[in-house]
Amino acid sequence: MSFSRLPSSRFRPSSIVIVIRSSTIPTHSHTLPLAMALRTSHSLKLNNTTAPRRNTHKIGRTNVRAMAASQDELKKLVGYKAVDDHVKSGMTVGLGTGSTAAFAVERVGQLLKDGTLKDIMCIPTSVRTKEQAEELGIPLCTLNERSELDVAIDGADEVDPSLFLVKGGGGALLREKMVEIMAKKFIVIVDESKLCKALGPGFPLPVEITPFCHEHTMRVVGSLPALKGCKPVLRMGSSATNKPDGDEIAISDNGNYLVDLHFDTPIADTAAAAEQLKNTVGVVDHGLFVGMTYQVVVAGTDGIRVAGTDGEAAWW
Ligand SMILES: O=C(CO)[C@H](O)[C@H](O)COP(=O)(O)O
Repeated sequence: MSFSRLPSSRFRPSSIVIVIRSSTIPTHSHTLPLAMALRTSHSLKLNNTTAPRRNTHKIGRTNVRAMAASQDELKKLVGYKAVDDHVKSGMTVGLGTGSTAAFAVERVGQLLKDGTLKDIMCIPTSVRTKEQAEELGIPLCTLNERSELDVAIDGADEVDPSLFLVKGGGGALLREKMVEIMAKKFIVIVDESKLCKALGPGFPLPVEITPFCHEHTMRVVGSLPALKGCKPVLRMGSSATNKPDGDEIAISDNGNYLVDLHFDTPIADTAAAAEQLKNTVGVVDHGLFVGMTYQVVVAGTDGIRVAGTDGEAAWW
């Protein structure tokens, strides 16, 4: 096993049809077969592509016909499951940013619309998420109105066995951290490709810095002892991706620059790296989320597993 992110090639793009015919689905099992991800009794048909691998599961009185899922379908399953399991009426809820978190936001919108959820207030972690939530009619406020959240749900770019995270691939790390650190429960939703032995080489670590003398700050960051060997790259084009897609410097929702730190070797001491970054003048915040995770909900082709509080120890 290398230290980099586990290969996403284990996800064979295909299709999934889940048919659940029972109300006897347990909601607190740590390992759920793929098709048990949604606790409601209904049929879910997701996007069809090619060459499905079909498995049939019998779960109590529940008959389930499932085929291997694409990565997007796995993201949807964990997004929906996290909301179904953790969001209750009356709660204040942090809404994450990214392609996985978007499914959780979608689910909150659905459950509000059908009356399952009532009297909730949500705090978005980016302009993108705010716009999605507004379109779905989700009531929103900011940390200015409410500093305490019952739960926050968000994706991640990498998760190590200590449930430390790299976040900010989508450029929203500052607002994400500000919101999620105030939640009683921070639920991380990922597909299995995000699991890694150690943070660093599998996904560049995003850092938000002030535009003022940014080249200087990049040099200082690149020479921090706990980040030895990293190569800082200024994000260009859209702030929402670390793939350069424009000639202008990317600007975060907060008017700052983003630098992606590329590593060839694992970060040896994540807590020290986080502390040194945080103590660097000119750094606004960074994408290491250390000691914040309550649970990680992981979707793989074999099913959904939960690590952390009330779940399993990390298995990867
Ligand atoms: O930190 C983030 C955005 O700033 C996202 O949570 C992270 O990039 C994961 O995104 P996705 O679910 O699209 O893979």
